[in-house]
This record gives sequence, structure tokens and C-alpha cells, in this order.
Amino acid sequence: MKQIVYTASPESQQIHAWQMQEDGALTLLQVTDVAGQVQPMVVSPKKDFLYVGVRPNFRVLAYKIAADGSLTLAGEAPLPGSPTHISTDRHGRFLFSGSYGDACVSVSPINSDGLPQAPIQVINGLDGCHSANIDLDNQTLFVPALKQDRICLYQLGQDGQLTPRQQTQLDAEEGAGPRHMAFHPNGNYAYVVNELNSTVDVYALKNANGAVTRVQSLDMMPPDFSGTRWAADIHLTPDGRHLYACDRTSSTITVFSVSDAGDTLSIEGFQATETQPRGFNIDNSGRFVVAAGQKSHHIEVYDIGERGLLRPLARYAVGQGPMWVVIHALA
Ligand SMILES: O=C1O[C@H](COP(=O)(O)O)[C@@H](O)[C@H](O)[C@H]1O
Repeated sequence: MKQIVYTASPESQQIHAWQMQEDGALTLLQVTDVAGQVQPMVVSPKKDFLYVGVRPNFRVLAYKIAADGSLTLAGEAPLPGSPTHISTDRHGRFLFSGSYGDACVSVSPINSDGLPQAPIQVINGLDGCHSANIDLDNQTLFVPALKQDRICLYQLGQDGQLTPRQQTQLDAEEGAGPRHMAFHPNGNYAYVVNELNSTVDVYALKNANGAVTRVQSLDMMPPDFSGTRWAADIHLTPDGRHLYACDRTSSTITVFSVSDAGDTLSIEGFQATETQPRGFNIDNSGRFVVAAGQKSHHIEVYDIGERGLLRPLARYAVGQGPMWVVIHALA
């Protein structure tokens, strides 16, 4: 499988594109200079565009992905707030942007050429909005509002409009700060990393009564950790067997194994990583993790071994302040 690793470095306003070899080694393919601080990124479901949120002039840029993985700017559209996270629905018809600073989530239609347009809906009042995550059924958008310790639930309409679900929100523990999410490939469970208390919550999505419920909450820090908790990102291997979450103060990636059903996590170990890991990702074959150090200005590649434990392979200098990693499988 040929893969490209894209990293966003807002301080130097660059996107680096790396070819990933079969053994996990990276070769630099392209450095794209961006007119603005480049932050969250996502590849379109059809795998033909990389969408990138930038600031301080809040907008989303659409980069066409060539057959070799290189990027060409193809369009841009305004966003209503500073983009902290962007994502699309499962069919690539709508782009969602969550804004921490502007406390909102927005919906932008994506036209038939793959280009995002101006937003058609903005929902305000989501203090510390940190991500927008559509479930595998493409029905419910989960929107963590970190400062309100809640995850708002919206039904996605055919026209892209979001309406509150009957169960309007999930309540996190007080002071938890829900931030990023991952879904199990079976569609039955979701995992949430909480920034402020560095815990991971497991939610059951398919209860008989239609309610979403929390079924487990786990401390992700080593037992001897006594610093300020500051978790950031969370990802699951494509087979659903291993989950990873990172904490920035300790510069650690916590390794979890996931039960067969997806309902129970167990900690397998802790991997020291690049300084202040704000973003990381897992390759499409489920064999490698790539983590970005916001303060080390490097990315590091790990091999996923037995029980999901990580083995460092190599580290690479990128731009300044790298904080987002996306891994794209070439057709
Ligand atoms: O990780 C964090 O994210 C928020 C929002 O980030 P931003 O890049 O959208 O400004 C940040 O303000 C918060 O302090 C931090 O922990």
C-alpha cells in the first residue's frame, strides 16, 4: 500500500507531504507554503482532496491530491470561526468545522467538484468546541464542547442541516473537558479523550432504547504522574484492536487494547514521544503510528507491535510547531 503522510506546521505555515515506505520509513515529497497558520486537516471520503483549516483569516483551503500524493490549491471558502477541527460527513457532501475560540460548529456544503462553499449553518454557544465527529451511519454528529463538559448530539439532515437529537447531549465528568473522538469499526462504540483530566471514556451507541450511554471511564496517565493533565488526540487501529491517546505535559502516548466487542479498554503501556504531542495518526494498514511534537518540531514514526505496543523507528524534522497528522492511502 502506497501512503502519504501530511503534517501541518502552523508556526512556519507549511504542509509537509511524506511518502511512507512499506517499512514505515518516510521520504519528503513536497513542502507547501500556506498563506496562513495551517491547523486541522482531513482527506475527503473520495480521497481526492485535502481540506485544511487556516487562520487568522478563518477559512478552509481545498488542495487537490495528485496520483503521487502531491498537493495543488484548488479553492477556498470562509469559515465563521477559528478552525480548531474540521471533518466531513461520510459521503463528502458537507464539511464541519468546530471552533474552540469562537464557540461554534458550522456546516459548509461541498460542491460536486469537491470544493467547500460558504457555511449554511452555524450553531453557537458551544464553549470550547473542540471537534465534530459523524458516526459510521452518517446520522449523528457528536460535538464536544470542552468547557461545558458535554458532547452535543445533532441529527444530520439530507440538506446538511443539523437538528438536536432527542437525547441532546452526553454529560462528561465535571472538569473532564471532552476533546477528540474515535469510532469503533463495528459502529457500536465511540471513544472520547478528555483534555483536562486525561481520561478516556467509552460510549455505547446502539442501546435498545436508542440512548447513547457511557460504559467505561479510564485514567490514561501512568500511576506515578503528578503533573498537570493535558490530553490531546485519540485514534483507533482500522481493525479496532488497539486504541492510542496522547498527553502533552508528559509527552506520552498511552496504548490500550480494545475488547472484541469494543466495549472495554485495558491499558497495555505508555510510550514516551515527541515533546508536546498535540496530534498523531495511524496508517491505513494499522502497522504504524506517526506523532507530531509541537515543541520538538519533529515527527516520529512507530511500529505497532505485540499488544499494540509501540517501537520507535525514526524521527524527522518538519516545519515549526507541527500539530496535525493525516495519513492518506494512494489509489
Ligand atoms: O489544545 C488546545 O486547544 C485549544 C484550541 O486550540 P486552537 O488551536 O483552536 O486555538 C486551546 O486554546 C487550548 O488551550 C489547548 O489546550
